[in-house]
Amino acid sequence: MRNRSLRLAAWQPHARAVRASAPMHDWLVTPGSLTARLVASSDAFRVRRLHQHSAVCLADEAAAIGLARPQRVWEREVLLVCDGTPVVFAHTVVPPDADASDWPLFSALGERSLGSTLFYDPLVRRGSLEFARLGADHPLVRRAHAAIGGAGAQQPIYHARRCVYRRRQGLLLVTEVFLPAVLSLGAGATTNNTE
Ligand SMILES: C=C(O[C@@H]1C=C(C(=O)O)C=C[C@H]1O)C(=O)O
Repeated sequence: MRNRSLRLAAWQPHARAVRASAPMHDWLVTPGSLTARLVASSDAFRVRRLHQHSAVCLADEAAAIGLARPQRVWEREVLLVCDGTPVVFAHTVVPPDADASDWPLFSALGERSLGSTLFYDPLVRRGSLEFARLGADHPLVRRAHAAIGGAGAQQPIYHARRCVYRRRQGLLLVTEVFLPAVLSLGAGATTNNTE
């Protein structure tokens, strides 16, 4: 029987379709690097790398990276931590046949932000953002909660966004699950979104 937790999330092209609060909407539509905004919104920012390894991608992401079905990809998962509190769980997948020259810095990122390599590379093309409301049973929400050690009450819905990046022939999909603590970040986290 198909695993109910792999139910496809309804990824939408418009943030307003996921009915987020105004402050969460503002985070969802952050233009440019999320890392840069988090750095500007806190006194101490760090990337806590959870792992970077070969893993089978999720059912709702295979097609986004050109795969006919879920299969082994290069997977990186991190927590973005502001002032000691995790505020985003980020999940990145790269197709298995990616040439090392497509993402030359990906394998050696460690706890440097992926954004620092994507947004300053003239060869990188960023696709459109997609947005979703993820239930507590979505695999990424379960992993996020496991990563934060169950800290904080489990929410019924988590807002997430994802984006495909292209460099030469390579594809890379970044998914960001916003944790409730992101809403407690300072007022510095303002953007001039028009969405
Ligand atoms: C894509 C960005 O990089 C951030 C850092 C990531 C990482 O280090 O794995 C993953 C997703 C992003 O939240 C960004 O800053 O916008």
